Amino acid sequence: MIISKDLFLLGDQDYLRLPKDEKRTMVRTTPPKSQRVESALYPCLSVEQQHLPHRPLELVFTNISVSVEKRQILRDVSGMVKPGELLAVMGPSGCGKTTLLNCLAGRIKLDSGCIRLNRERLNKRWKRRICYVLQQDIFFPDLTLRQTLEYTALLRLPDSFSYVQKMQYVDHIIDVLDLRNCQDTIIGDYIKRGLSGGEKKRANIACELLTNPALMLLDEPMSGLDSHAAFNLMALLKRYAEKEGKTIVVTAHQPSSQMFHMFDKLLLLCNGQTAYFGETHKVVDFFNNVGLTLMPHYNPADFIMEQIKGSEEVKEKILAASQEARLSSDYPVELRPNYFSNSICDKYLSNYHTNSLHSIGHLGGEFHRDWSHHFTSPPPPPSSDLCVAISPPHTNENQGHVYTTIAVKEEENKTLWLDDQSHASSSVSSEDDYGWQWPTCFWTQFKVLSRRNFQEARPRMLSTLNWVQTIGLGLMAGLLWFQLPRSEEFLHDIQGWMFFSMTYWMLFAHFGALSSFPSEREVINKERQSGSYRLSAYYLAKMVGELPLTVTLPAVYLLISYPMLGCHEVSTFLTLLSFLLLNTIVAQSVGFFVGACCMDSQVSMTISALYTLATQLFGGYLATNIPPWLKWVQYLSMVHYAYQNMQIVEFSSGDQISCSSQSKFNVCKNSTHIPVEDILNAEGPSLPLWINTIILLLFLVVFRSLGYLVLRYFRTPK
Ligand SMILES: Nc1ncnc2c1ncn2[C@@H]1O[C@H](COP(=O)(O)OP(=O)(O)OP(=O)(O)O)[C@@H](O)[C@H]1O
Repeated sequence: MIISKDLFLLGDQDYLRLPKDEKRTMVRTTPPKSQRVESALYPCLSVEQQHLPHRPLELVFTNISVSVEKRQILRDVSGMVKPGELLAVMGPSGCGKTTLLNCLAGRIKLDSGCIRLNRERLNKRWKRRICYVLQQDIFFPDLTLRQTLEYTALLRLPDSFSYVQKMQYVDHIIDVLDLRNCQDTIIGDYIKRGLSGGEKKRANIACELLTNPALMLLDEPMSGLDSHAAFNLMALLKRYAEKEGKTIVVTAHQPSSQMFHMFDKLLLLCNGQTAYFGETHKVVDFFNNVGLTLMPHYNPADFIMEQIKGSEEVKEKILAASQEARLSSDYPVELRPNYFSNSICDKYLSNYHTNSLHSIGHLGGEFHRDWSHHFTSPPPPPSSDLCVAISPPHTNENQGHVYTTIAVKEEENKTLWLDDQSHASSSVSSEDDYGWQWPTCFWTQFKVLSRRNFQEARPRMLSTLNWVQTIGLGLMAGLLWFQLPRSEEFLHDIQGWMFFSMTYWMLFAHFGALSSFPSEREVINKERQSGSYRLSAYYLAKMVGELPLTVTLPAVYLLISYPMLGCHEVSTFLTLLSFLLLNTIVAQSVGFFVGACCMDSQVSMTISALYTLATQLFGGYLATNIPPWLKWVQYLSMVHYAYQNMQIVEFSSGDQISCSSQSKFNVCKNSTHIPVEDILNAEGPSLPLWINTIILLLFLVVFRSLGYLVLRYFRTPK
């Protein structure tokens, strides 16, 4: 069967499963070869729609050393991987594989060394474009796999794609990673069962593949997979790298022999040092030269791992041989000292950028047109190999000749990865070729994140247990304070109901926000690191998305308990409800702020317990004779303001509170009823309703803003 080469990621079976019309569309829209590189992952869309602005990337890291807490984890590690290649980082547990990947993703500060992508030093902009599949699978546990992928697509695919197209991407990736059977299963966690370990791993990769990244770093992608699934996954990554010109780095523990031969390059680590770097197929010869011979029919991966875990003497021999290999002619020129500061190379490149348009124009417009169809920056300069190989006197004539040679080569091969040097000396290239900083606009991010927040938080905030708790408590409070007469004897009970209602919902919201934040922070950090959205969009969406959920249960509680208490007017009920809800939202903001500040949950719990208990003590109900030197604390108590407002509302409407025969209120000497001011003053100085309301709103704004600032400036994901 002949299938369009564009469909390389769809195996024959996948292709056959597609509807007839779609197959035809794919054949019809088969783009020219030079354009296929970006489009093959997304066969359902036209070339223009398929284009994601990702360039092939060459990754070069040299002499990386890293220490953590004064312990050296990596020492002088170098390596490189070109577009279309798969680099495997192997080594025993604890040798520094994950640390190296963290370095390559720009998440760890280096003691020394350099990481370059297309010759440009790794910077913040690049960091956002690297796709890093972590060893841990970090997701919202209550979302299904499909929901997770859909939200990822909606957030990370550009606005130029329609909703339908984004969903087509999701469908396709689900098929490619064979996740259709479990697409409606929740991700789950250690409490709720959901996806299996292998499915989670594939889900993790699927989220990253959606964005069609140029560079993928995968930490232990095969862990938790059976050998068949691991092989399939590796085969997929290999095809992805080869056909799409992607650059892939994976860490692996014990690959099968078949998988091992899929790796183009191998970096073997031993105690944080390079034990081998080079072509995978040459590693056996390398070990042979050290005097360690592979037995016939033995898995080379097992063999080298056994050697590397062997005696100290063997390790020393391997490390010494690896050092020696750096001097051999086989060793990549890019990894040699001073390669990137090579004056010949830099001069060549800067001249290239000055003259590129002219030169390409001179060569004919076909290639340039093809290339600029994909990228807005100038067409690619020569590969790094060529750059070093060329050492002619640098006259303009010679350069003109060089460009001709390269461009002709380019025309023949039509591979896009040769743009590697376009970032090196051009001040415009990397800014211009990705016109956007965020994949989607603020409004899209806000809409999608609000919906996701709502969907993610609903099972947690409106769980069956929470409903039972709310209804049970509403009934209990209603029965306890059932139809209280409005007289001085029962004044304390009415106030008790108000105070209890306020403090209960304050605690509920505060600790709810506090407990949910640590797990959410992980996901947010992961997404922020990949540059999925603005923090401001997330923050605003969190407030808006969770608002209906935050107010539902307190409203239900009041709806049950207040009529039982003796509701007199609907307007009073609604005003009481608004203050109860305002207090609840303020408490949630404080909880969120404390959660954002404290990384340690024990610390955040202690701070929260202190704050909420102090808030209750100084709220005005439990203690009325506060020592003058401590009075200022009550102004920090949000319950104090909300409780006062509830009293103002409740005692200003309906029947006034009647005096008892032995009243403690002076006003009762001349009157039969107690005005609301006297009730409030009996508990200490009070403020008018509008001032209390403004102060509560200020609490809300201040704590929400502080929470944002903490996340923005102090809890920036590294
Ligand atoms: N933040 C840290 N603080 C202290 N030690 C650390 C830290 N990060 C890593 N290490 C140590 O550095 C060494 C390398 O860790 P790393 O996670 O990179 O190993 P690895 O090769 O990926 O291991 P594995 O294959 O088991 O995942 C380990 O000994 C680990 O204990």
